[in-house]
Amino acid sequence: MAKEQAAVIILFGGSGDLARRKLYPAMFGLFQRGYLQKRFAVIGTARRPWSDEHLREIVVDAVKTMPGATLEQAQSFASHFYYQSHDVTDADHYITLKTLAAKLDDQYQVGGNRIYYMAMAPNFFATIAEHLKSEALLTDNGFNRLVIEKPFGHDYASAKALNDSITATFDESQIYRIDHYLGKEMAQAIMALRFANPMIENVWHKDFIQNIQITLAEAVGVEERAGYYEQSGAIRDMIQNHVMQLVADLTMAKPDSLTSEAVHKVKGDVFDHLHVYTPEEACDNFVRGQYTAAVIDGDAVTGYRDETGVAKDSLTDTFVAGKILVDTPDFEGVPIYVRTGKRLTRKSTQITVVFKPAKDNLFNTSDEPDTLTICVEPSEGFDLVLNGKKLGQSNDLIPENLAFRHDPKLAKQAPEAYERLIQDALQGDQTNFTRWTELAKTWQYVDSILDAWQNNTTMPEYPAGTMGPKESFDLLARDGNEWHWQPTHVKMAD
Ligand SMILES: NC(=O)C1=CN([C@@H]2O[C@H](COP(=O)(O)OP(=O)(O)OC[C@H]3O[C@@H](n4cnc5c(N)ncnc54)[C@H](OP(=O)(O)O)[C@@H]3O)[C@@H](O)[C@H]2O)C=CC1
Ligand SMILES: O=C1O[C@H](COP(=O)(O)O)[C@@H](O)[C@H](O)[C@H]1O
Repeated sequence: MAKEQAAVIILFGGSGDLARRKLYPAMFGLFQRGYLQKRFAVIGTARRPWSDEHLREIVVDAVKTMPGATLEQAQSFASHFYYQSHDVTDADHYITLKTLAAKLDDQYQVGGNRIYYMAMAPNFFATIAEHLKSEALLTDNGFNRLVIEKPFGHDYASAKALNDSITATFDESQIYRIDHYLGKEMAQAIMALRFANPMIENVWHKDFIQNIQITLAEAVGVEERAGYYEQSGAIRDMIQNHVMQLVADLTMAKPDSLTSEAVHKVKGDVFDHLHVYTPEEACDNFVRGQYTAAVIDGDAVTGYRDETGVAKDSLTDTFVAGKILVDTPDFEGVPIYVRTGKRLTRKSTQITVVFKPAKDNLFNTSDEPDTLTICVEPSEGFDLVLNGKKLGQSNDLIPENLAFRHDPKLAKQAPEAYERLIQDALQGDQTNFTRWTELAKTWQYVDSILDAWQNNTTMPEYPAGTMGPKESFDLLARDGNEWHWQPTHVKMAD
């Protein structure tokens, strides 16, 4: 039986989209698995004047169709939920919240353990942290942990200001900054693949790796989020956080152990060694793009500048591709090509490590590089493509794929990213959360690219449904490389 965790969880933004779509199902998963049983309560807060009963109905609706759920189980879970209507900018409401949290602490015997979960627009994060301090909500007999959603800042200066304000209330050991990619199964599997297999560990090095490629492709467009996305673009939305964290997972040295401290130590070393480009180099090594209208499978798809809420002359990047260099002794000179975008061919997150070719090729045909592709989603597993010998009487080479995929049925039953991360926060494990020092470095890196782009107003375009603009393919071609993308290499739009 799973170890039961005890806490009062105060959820700021309890009526919001994230809470309904991700957080309530994630907490329900923990309930089904026994991590949450009897000794927990959730206070959802927001302005709308809901009752406890109404929030419970919302929670039941959010979880009742989850695998293995029964209505009775969903209702039993929802009975732990309480609602408090308040405006987070109003100090009085923290006093009511404090009284309710203390009462539930007693009622559910949680021993003073508190999680404060900020699932609201980021402009409220600092205000909430300040009020938690000024109205003395933190307990002194249990743990107090702050879980904070993205985006953590808009650039280095705003991220630092936010960090300064939350660290006036919480110290780093109490702060759990969410990057949901770190909760994904195959992102978490990178360490096992790298450090539990000497066969792989021994070649994970600049002497053997030709390049690394990370693709986070989305088929969806900007949807209803233009207000946020216009201020963000793909580089802030996906590169500064998710992509950079994957870069660190792929290039960090072997940690001394699997503790959070040991893992963040080696990750920190990667961020300290990011190769920062001059403005001219930044423009050469980072390209952007914007999707234009297209017909996909017979359906007309709107171009970015015609999406609701987007400026007709918008220079927001809906696609970014870049070459990242990490100047550590093990990876110096190895190009790490990254790309992400909206309205690409299909939803797929993949990482491909391209190995250097054999030194002396004894065979008739040219050998393809060995590649290891980590399929993060939608399918989860990896492909190791090696040179084999063509069947029959010849010495011709042929690429052969050793493919592994998790059984989709079992993968579906495994905890989803948010469930893993909330469980980690309850257990006090910060391994899969981002540290301020990591964010500081990645923001400074991204700021340097954004600054360089400011003087260059050309915006390459790509038709919706393709894999980005020509410039992305040119970036690799210049180095004699090409994008690998399973199951087939996808070519650029004509
Ligand atoms: N939705 C998603 O899939 C994802 C969201 N995130 C992040 O999660 C956070 C929340 O996003 P999301 O749920 O989509 O946002 P929503 O706009 O859906 O929810 C915002 C919540 O904040 C409440 N709220 C707004 N203003 C106030 C106020 N002044 N006082 C008290 N409550 C207030 C709203 O309720 P009310 O109007 O009743 O006050 C609502 O509960 C953001 O930081 C976002 O970037 C991150 C990844 C994915
Ligand atoms: O953080 C974000 O991630 C999603 C993509 O997440 P995924 O788990 O579906 O790969 C992206 O759509 C969104 O714009 C961004 O804010």
